[in-house]
Amino acid sequence: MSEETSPSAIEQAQLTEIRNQIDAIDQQIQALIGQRAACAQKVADIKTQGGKVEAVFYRPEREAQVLRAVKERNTSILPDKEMAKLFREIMSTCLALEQPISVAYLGPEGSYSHSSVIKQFGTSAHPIAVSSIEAVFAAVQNGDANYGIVPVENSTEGEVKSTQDELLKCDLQVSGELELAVDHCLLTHAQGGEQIKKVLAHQQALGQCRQWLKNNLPMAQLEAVSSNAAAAKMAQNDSSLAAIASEQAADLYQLPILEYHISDSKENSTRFWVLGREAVAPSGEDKTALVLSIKNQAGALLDTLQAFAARGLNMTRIISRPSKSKNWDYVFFIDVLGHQDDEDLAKALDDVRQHAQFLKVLGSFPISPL
Ligand SMILES: O=C(O)C(=O)C[C@]1(C(=O)O)C=C[C@@H](O)C=C1
Repeated sequence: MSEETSPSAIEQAQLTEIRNQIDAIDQQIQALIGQRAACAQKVADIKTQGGKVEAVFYRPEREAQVLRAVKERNTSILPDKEMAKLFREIMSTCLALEQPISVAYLGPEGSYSHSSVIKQFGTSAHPIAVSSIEAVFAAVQNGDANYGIVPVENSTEGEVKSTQDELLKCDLQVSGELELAVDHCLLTHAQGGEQIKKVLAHQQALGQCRQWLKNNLPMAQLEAVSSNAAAAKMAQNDSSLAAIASEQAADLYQLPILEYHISDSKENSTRFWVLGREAVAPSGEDKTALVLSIKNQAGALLDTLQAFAARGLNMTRIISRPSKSKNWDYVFFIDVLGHQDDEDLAKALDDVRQHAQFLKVLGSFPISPL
């Protein structure tokens, strides 16, 4: 044993005492986690009473309430977010006991979508990698996965167009939202930038690193591929290729990281939505996502927005996209704070229906405590 690591007799006695305390605490925690799991099992029994086939085990509103309470109660030296993460894991295990939950995401393994599945559902969920955003929607729609996770918007590059377009067509519910910090790295076997002929990444990631690429790899060709993790996979056996992806992808595909933090914005983050087949009950702090088209007449958009403004409802996002049914015809995607069952928002939505040509509520879901 080296000098630094060999404790004196006094230190050894102190360490033994504290470690005994830790052992006693661990015993209590373990017993309590066991009791909590037994409660979750009883909850599952209640949910399936009477042989219900379509029982809904995952309850995003309840999970949000549990995690908010954990953060509010926290007076320990652990940061609120870290404490919440521990409980996220405990609930993930309890939910798996009730029903193993599968979640489709844009793969392959190691993509940011994959990280978002783990952040939202914990490590006991079963991630199912699919090859496109459209395939995530299809997997939930046809029952191949219980839930799906799709990127909706990035803080630098704006909305993810394929997600918006699928939301317009689909028959699913948005049942959750989470934000993931996106810290891109340059993954390659090349020894230096001059050896890199081509940079591969998802279109969004190329956009998020546009300036860095221009300044640092001006001669490299840029190629958009289906995901950043797919890019990492492709760069595995060719040192003239580099991929823009996460540290996790570098680990997974055993690619060296030539540069860290290459996003143009250091605050770069992506918002993801959870897709499900069931509506989510109010959690107390919710958001509602809608898509609508307005009549082609003066003031129609203003009338629509007035329905929210008049009731003091906070709109957190509005974007327009081509309707795809007629040239120069648009739909508006709107996020507003509140749940569609809240009295104010329900009335506002009734008003909007009067002014809009078409209105689809994509879902109400808890504002993420994570
Ligand atoms: O309260 C429930 O409905 C449960 O199933 C229990 C529990 C939990 O562990 O707290 C587990 C899964 C649900 O998603 C929400 C909460």
